[in-house]
Amino acid sequence: MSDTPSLHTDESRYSTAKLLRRLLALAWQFRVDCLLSLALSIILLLLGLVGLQLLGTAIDVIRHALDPTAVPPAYPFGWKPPANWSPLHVVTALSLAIVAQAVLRSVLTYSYNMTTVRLTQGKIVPELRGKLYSKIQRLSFRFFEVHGSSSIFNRLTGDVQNTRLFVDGVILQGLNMLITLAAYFLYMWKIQASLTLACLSVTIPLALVTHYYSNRLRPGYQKNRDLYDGLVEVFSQSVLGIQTVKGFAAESDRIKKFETGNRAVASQQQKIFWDLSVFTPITHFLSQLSLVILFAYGGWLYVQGRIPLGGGLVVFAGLLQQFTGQVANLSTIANSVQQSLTASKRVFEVLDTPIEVENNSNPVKPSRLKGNLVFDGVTFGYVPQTPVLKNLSFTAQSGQVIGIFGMTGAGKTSLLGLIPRFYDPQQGRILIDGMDLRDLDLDEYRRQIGIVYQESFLFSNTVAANIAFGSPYATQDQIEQAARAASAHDFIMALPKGYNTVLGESGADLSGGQRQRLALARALLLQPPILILDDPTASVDAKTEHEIVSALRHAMEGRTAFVVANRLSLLRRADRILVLEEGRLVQEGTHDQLAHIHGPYQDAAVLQLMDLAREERSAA
Ligand SMILES: Nc1ncnc2c1ncn2[C@@H]1O[C@H](COP(=O)(O)OP(=O)(O)OP(=O)(O)O)[C@@H](O)[C@H]1O
Repeated sequence: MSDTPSLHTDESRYSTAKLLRRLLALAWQFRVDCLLSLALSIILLLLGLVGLQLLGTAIDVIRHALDPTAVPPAYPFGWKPPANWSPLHVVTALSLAIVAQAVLRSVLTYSYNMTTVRLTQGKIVPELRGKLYSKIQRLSFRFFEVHGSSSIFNRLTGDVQNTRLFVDGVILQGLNMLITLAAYFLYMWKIQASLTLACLSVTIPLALVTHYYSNRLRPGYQKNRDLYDGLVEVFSQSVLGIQTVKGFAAESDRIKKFETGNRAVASQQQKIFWDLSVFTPITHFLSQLSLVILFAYGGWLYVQGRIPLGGGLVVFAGLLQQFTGQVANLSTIANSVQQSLTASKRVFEVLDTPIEVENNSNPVKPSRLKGNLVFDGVTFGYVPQTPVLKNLSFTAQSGQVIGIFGMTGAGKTSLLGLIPRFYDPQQGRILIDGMDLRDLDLDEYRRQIGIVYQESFLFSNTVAANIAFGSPYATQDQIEQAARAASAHDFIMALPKGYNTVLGESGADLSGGQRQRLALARALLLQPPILILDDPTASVDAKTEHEIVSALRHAMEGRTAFVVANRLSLLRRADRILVLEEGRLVQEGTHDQLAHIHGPYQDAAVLQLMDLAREERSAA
């Protein structure tokens, strides 16, 4: 699936031993709830044993009543029925005790289930999901460039659920299983040692089979998750890019791609099911084998008079069935181990990803900035060995408008990305009002920068909420003022519910120019001393461009503004234009200066003026 970026992780960090240690630490965090859940399961186990014992005794009482020469019943827990009770009285009392035990078990089973669900869904999952989400929010851009959105989404949902499976599906169930097996074993041993050994001889092959399949299943689960990420990626890309898909009549291609992914997931899932469907019957067969041994050898012991019927054979049969059931449960636990190891690796990978751009240990909280910005010998590359900005030095004075011009791929957007410190340069430094960006409190600093991208993202919320995205406490008046400054007020008032109109996903029901003006209003509401505009008129027509440019002229006043543009309409208003070529600063000056010097800017200016003249001629 080419849509899924591969994961680059240090595998040694995620060895089984290390993952297990971290999962145990996670469980330890919730030890009180785990202990409560475990205590309840032990009480349930004991109650089950009591019920079984009472049943065996009741059978022996009946057997003795029918045949007084048979072995008299052994009453449990030191209890003895009063001498004047008939066998019917005793059996009735025992039956009532069995019913009471069953009722108590039901109540406790309910509270066991509630405790476990509260622990897993009420505590572990929200805690992990919250941690993961806040980490994802703080991660640098590079993380999102490497990991696809679907992979991130799946980690936050399915993988978190499967990670918590380690606590309830592995630790709690595993401990419960061990305690149960130990208790049943001792009980069976007490009834008849040789019968116990004979019946349990099948548990060794059972354990071996479980171990074998457990190792086989894990890579399958990992592959399944990766394939599933790819499938979701194809789906989400098709939905997000539906316009392009339809525009290029690429529906059938996308359907084919989805079908390929769908088949890959299905066949991988089938492989897992195939393994499971072989594994489960084998374990059941071995469990049944022990029952055969019980009835052959145990029946012989009974006939020999070496074991009673109720308290012996019947209780033993009950214990054995539960015992083998628990051993067969090993497969479910082994399955959960593999699932939770695979999932937790994907969750921990996110939690462990270093935040590349973050505050230093003692960041300076800047007061309102003046906006004097200096690039001092800045070299930067997304991959450090391939710089896209090379030894860049320039100064922007407070209140100046700096235009940035260059061919596509010259590094304009990359330069803009360094100003809000989305990335740090590999060499050189960037200073704002004399302070290195790396010394500033990132949030406080970024709040003083308004940004309008080429394509601005709008949320499915009201127009007012979109404008107030970075300023949640803004009043309606302030929102309207910002909208007016961005020439957006009039078209907003023409919307069905004005500022309360709810926008479609990504503002799909607005034109490109309207979206840009909302984005500008959002940036202006911050009243930022620094404004960054990344080619805001790139995708609008000439009329809208004119509207945006006049809105911007007003918006840039009194702020240090950085404007990437290829159209002269915006650039000619700049106090200074930086011309980039392959990441280098090759020219610098005003529009008038650059238009008269031979170079890339003049070439572009001539071409645009020729286009303009041609348009005017054809209009006339
Ligand atoms: N996230 C990224 N990861 C890796 N390389 C990138 C990334 N973004 C941009 N580049 C590369 O960096 C170089 C500069 O890109 P940049 O987007 O800064 O150029 P630009 O001048 O803004 O181009 P345009 O006018 O087309 O937007 C290009 O070679 C581009 O392929």
